[in-house]
Amino acid sequence: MNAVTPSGFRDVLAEEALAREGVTRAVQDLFASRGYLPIETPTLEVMDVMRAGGRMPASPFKFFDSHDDLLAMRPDVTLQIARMCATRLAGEPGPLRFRYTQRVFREAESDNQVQARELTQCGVECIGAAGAAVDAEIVALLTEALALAGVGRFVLGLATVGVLRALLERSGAAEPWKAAVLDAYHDSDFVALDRLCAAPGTAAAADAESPDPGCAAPAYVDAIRHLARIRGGQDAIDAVRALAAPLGCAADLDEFQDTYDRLVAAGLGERILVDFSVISSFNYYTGIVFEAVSPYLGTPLGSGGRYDRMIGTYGADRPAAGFAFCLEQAATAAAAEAQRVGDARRPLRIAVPKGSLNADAIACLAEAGLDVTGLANPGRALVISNPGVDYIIVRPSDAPVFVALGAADCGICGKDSLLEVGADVVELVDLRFGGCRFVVAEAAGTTAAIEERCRKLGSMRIATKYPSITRAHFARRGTQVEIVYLHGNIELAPMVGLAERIVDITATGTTLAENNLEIVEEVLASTARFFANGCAMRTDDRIVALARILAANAPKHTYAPIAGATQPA
Ligand SMILES: Nc1ncnc2c1ncn2[C@@H]1O[C@H](COP(=O)(O)OP(=O)(O)OP(=O)(O)O)[C@@H](O)[C@H]1O
Ligand SMILES: O=P(O)(O)OC[C@H]1O[C@H](OP(=O)(O)OP(=O)(O)O)[C@H](O)[C@@H]1O
Repeated sequence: MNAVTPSGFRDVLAEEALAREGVTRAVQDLFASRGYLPIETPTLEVMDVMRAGGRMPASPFKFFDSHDDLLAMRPDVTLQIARMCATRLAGEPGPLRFRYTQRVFREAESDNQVQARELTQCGVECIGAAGAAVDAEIVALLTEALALAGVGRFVLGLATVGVLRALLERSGAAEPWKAAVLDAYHDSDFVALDRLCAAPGTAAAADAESPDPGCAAPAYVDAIRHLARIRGGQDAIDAVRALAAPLGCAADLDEFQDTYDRLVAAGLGERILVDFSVISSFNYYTGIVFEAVSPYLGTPLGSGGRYDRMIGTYGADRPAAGFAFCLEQAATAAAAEAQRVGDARRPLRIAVPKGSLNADAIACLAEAGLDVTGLANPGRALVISNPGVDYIIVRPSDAPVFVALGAADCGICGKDSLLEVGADVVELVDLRFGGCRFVVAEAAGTTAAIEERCRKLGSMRIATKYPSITRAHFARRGTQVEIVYLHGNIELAPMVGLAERIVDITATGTTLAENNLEIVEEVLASTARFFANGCAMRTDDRIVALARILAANAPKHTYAPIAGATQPA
């Protein structure tokens, strides 16, 4: 027997447990001093009850009990408190203020999920009260709690979802387009947002494969696109007002301004970054949203917001707001900060792909004014350090992992690698080189035989180096496939009977032609992207500055797929 803990779970030894105990006590004492009462929620919930509250923060562990109920280990405490307030506490007059320190559990979502699967959340919820005073109380409490947890340097990204909701509602746009915009905000995919909002006739619109806005007024579409890039202090609020007020969509901003003023008056102005791309959080928020990030950590410390309609999914509506931060994340950030306090600003870490994207990536970075000395011929060196910048040389398919986990601040790779890895990064610029298509292909003249075989067996074998992209494509089509995962020379598979079809990249079409393969259908088109870690982007202004220059230069690179290609995803 191998006596180990399950992957993602661990024992906490005495030294660390003592430190955690101290932080937990200090934080809970703080919450108690502000009138928050302790509560505890069950480890397990009925899955349908959790689902009713909206998009879940992560994939929970699930199992059936002996009553055949599908149960979930809580991935989050907020949904449970909403359920509790709508049921057992429905008759209690508000406002109700609750605090907790509880473990939450999250199933790994991919092979690269190195995050712990058991985390400790410290949080508060204030139920039955709305308005700027409560919003400011909650945000200020998070900053005080993080300070008690030893985190000195952090940024609080702050926005309100009301402006985007109003713009979408009043735009008159078609529903699929509105859903795609929310997805783009949720996924922090600025490239998709630009495509969705591109003016007809522009290069970006010509690239668009996305839903049409229908008869949406251009001014709304333009405002929706710009909103995601607005960031700063009071100037950012002013910019949002200038954008939204003429369109009648600034109603939420008065309260947001009031909240911001209260936070500035409380001395928190330096900590706050008004940033409307923070709306990427779960879709149940209805007002203010915020996220705390450390410059020393690649994943957020904690987040929160106002969710006035969530309790209504379990009973009568009640306004509510709250936050949670992760004790383990705070401890990691505090430790990293302690080691680096006093450091001059560290070099910007950029993940640069080796292989076929390498030369164009280096050319883009040089064009943006970065010192790329030594990058083209690194020998066996994997990190090239030049003044102000460290280049981390990676395989293109690994670039999203390095950036998502904070080992690099930003990077370059193909859209295909971003889709395949599914990493949580902010996609900032379509660099317009590295154009290629993903296609389904088969040996020439075999269509009828393959379809007949598929009709008999109910599924077909597909060989590919890109299992996620392939699975998603055939799931959209409703076709059952068995995937044969290969590392290269995919074209061999139909030739030697390993699979009926392949999903692979084609650029010039030479490899397909030389091996007598024919394209059956298009899966997607891809170009190289510049992308960033979300925490790095909010704490290091060099990333947005670099993205601006890369975006300005990108049109110089012409996306030139072979004939018949549809446009990049
Ligand atoms: N004809 C092409 N064949 C393969 N990749 C292409 C082609 N044209 C553009 N690309 C882009 O280049 C990337 C792959 O680069 P490269 O071939 O250097 O790496 P790889 O060895 O296939 O990838 P990895 O080492 O990460 O598995 C693809 O993800 C795609 O975005
Ligand atoms: O349309 P073309 O211009 O002929 O390019 C397509 C080929 O390029 C890629 O292979 P790669 O050289 O990356 O090797 P791999 O088969 O090992 O992935 C891809 O997998 C195709 O085989």
